[in-house]
Amino acid sequence: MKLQVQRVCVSIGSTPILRDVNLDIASGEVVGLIGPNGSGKSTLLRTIYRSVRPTDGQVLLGDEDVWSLSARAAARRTAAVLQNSPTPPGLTVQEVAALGRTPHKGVFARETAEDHDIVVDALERTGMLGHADRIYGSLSGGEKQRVLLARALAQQPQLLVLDEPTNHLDIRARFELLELVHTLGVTTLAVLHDLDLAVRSCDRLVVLDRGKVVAVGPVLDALTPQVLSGVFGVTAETERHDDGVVRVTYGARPLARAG
Ligand SMILES: Nc1ncnc2c1ncn2[C@@H]1O[C@H](COP(=O)(O)OP(=O)(O)OP(=O)(O)O)[C@@H](O)[C@H]1O
Repeated sequence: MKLQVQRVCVSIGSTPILRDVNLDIASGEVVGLIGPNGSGKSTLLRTIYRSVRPTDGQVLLGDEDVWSLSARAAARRTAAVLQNSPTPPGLTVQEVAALGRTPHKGVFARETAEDHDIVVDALERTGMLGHADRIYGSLSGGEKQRVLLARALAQQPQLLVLDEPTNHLDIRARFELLELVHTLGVTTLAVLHDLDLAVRSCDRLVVLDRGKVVAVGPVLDALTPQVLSGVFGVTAETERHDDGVVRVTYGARPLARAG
């Protein structure tokens, strides 16, 4: 399902955090959201998964304004995988993944055979089925991250919102996770700090700087040397190599900070 962010502004007190953000994501597209610390990436995601209401503008999923939906209707459509997502203590991996079914059936409804199959499939796809009976709290950071993705898959969302989903993952697991996301065919917006991963794994990139979109497009168009120096303060180039993979090559040291 397509996502349209239209002229979204967020201010906290008198401080503008997002300024007139516009963004279109086509159905099934995987778009990376990148930008320096504090540029507003998480805040933009929050306006999409209904945690921070825009001061102005709107967020449309399909033709519906997500802020006009009930919280439950919105949860049936959008799944978010966040840093430090709170989970009830003492649950097993399978029970955490099964929480993804809640928006479809209510908190006290029994799990159907179909729900069970969906949860098992989600755990299998994320490589966590073998840990189904483990206590979630006992897992490593990377394993927890996979279970949170399994919970999101079990939600069968139309939009997937990921905030630094690869933070705890080793290098191979990072690529595998983004590959998995691609196979889902679900419209996805992912905050990524790892630019190498972003250029290899995303259909398009959106670059935020101080609350504004400063570049958007296919990775080589969005992440130019000018953007890399102006926004991230590094000398770097992006190039598609003979093997078809886009890589970022960094200069020896960061540029001096402006101001
Ligand atoms: N509740 C809040 N109160 C005050 N300021 C806030 C609040 N939430 C966010 N901010 C500020 O808004 C700006 C954008 O924050 P946000 O978390 O969206 O940035 P980010 O790009 O996700 O950063 P990072 O890469 O460091 O995670 C930051 O300066 C942050 O301090």
